[in-house]
Amino acid sequence: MLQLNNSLFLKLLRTQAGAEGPRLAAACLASGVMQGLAVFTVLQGLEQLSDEGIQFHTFLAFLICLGSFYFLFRYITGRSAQIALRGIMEWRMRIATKLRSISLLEYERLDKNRVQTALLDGRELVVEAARMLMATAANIVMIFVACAKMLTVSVQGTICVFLFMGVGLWVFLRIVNSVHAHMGPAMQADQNFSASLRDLQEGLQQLKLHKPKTTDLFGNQIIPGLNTASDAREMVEGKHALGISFFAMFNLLILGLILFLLPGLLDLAPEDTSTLLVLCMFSLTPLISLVSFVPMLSKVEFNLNELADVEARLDNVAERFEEQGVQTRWQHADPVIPQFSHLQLRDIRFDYHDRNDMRLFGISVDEFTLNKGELVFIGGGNGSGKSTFMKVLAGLYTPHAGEIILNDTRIADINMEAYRNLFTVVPTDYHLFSRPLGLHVTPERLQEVLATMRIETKVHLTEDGRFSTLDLSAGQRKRLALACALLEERDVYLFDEVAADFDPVFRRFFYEELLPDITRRGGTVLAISHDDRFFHVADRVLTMQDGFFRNGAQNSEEGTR
Ligand SMILES: Nc1ncnc2c1ncn2[C@@H]1O[C@H](COP(=O)(O)OP(=O)(O)OP(=O)(O)O)[C@@H](O)[C@H]1O
Repeated sequence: MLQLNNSLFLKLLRTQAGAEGPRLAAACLASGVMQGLAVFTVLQGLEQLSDEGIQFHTFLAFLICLGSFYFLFRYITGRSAQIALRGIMEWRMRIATKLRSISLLEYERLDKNRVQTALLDGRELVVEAARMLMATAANIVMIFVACAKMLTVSVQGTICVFLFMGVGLWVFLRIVNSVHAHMGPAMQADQNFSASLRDLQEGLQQLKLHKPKTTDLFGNQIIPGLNTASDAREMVEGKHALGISFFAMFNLLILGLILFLLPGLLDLAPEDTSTLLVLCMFSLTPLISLVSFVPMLSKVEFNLNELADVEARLDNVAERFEEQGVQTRWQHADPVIPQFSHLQLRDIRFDYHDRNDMRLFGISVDEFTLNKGELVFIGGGNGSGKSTFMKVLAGLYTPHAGEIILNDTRIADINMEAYRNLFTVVPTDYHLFSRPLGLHVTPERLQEVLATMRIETKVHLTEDGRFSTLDLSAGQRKRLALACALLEERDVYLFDEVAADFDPVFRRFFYEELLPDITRRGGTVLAISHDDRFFHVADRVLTMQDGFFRNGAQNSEEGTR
């Protein structure tokens, strides 16, 4: 059921309009009154037409009403649209800030499609609904003005018209409520269908190579999804059409009743009957805008409820040090990054849980130390917990037990941000931004590092500070990621299977020259790697198995540098 007192849309407009709200409401009222007065002057003109002819003052009054109505109507519809647009954009900005502030683990758990849809869809609808709301409100005022005039013509006739209209509205609102009840499932079905389409786009390469995959995706996901979405939408549209056609028919019916029934029933004079008819005609047309506005409001409420749900979910999982940034709707000051000397992990436990809180996998590290200038490799089978360990080490996952100690100081939630900024992490799914984000780097310095990565002929910095291209091979992308990582000039480098995409020549260069060079210049490197033929360059090699370090985290298995 559509409930206006809990309407997020109205709340959004009220909050955003602030002090301008009462002015808008007054202008809306005045606009409706002017519209009504314009109708009166038309009526007056009609009367004068059959007597002595149209008077100039009637014409002037008509023009004044018309002009006032035009300016007021333009103001309320234009401003309300701007206010709604600003409101929805600020809300999205707030959600984007909150999205940035949640922990990585919570981010990985989020339904990304839902977040994306909530953030991107429906903006135009909200703006259009704001415009429609103002137009509808002004129209309703005009209807009241017209009704007041009707009362002066015939009280009984007006009561009859009210009764007719009341019955029509009651039936119409019942239909609208059933439209609202079906709107949620219909939009949900649309979202499911969109998710299937995303599978199609993102997996197109695999689908092109494997017909059964395509058949399966279309046969069991896309086509059933489309059918469900279409069926649900057809039901909504069917109800909507029922509402609109009923109302359109009822309009005519009311006019018919006034013309054919009221004169005999109430002994109305012909001129009173025609006045009632004209007023009714002017009043019923605006009611149609109400007919199309109410289903639109249902859609808007659904969209805004999605936004509110996403925001509430993010609110529950914001990291503590981000709170200040969220409150200012933007960014708190950069943290002061400590000098790295050494760090320790003690009695660390970290577990993944499913939605029912069942433990899926976990790592357990009794003691781990990393010293400035060290080159440490971590090996181990797939799924043994290496990447998870790296994320815990970098402070991206908060351990459920144990402590992280940096330079003999325990890291708590509150200094976690400064701690994280010690690290440059190149994960397996490194995202390349379109420009070297957050790096104050000259084109010459970038070119130098690109040359070290041997991609200087492939990519360069354009005049507007962007990378000339990101259409690179997998290995080239990783080299560019590495270049960005080096330019960050952080104290500790964490590499997760960075070399997996490198050719043999660059791989040798990476292990035997680049990594030792980083440590020679005072950097510290911890690299996850399966390339055991290069393990001799490391100071220590640790092996993970089932979430533990085999032989402990302090005992090197193969490193011999
Ligand atoms: N976000 C997650 N939620 C739940 N379980 C996860 C999550 N990420 C990883 N896991 C599980 O944790 C285990 C260890 O994963 P991890 O990525 O740390 O392994 P890895 O040693 O880096 O493996 P690989 O060598 O294949 O990259 C795996 O069994 C994986 O299924």
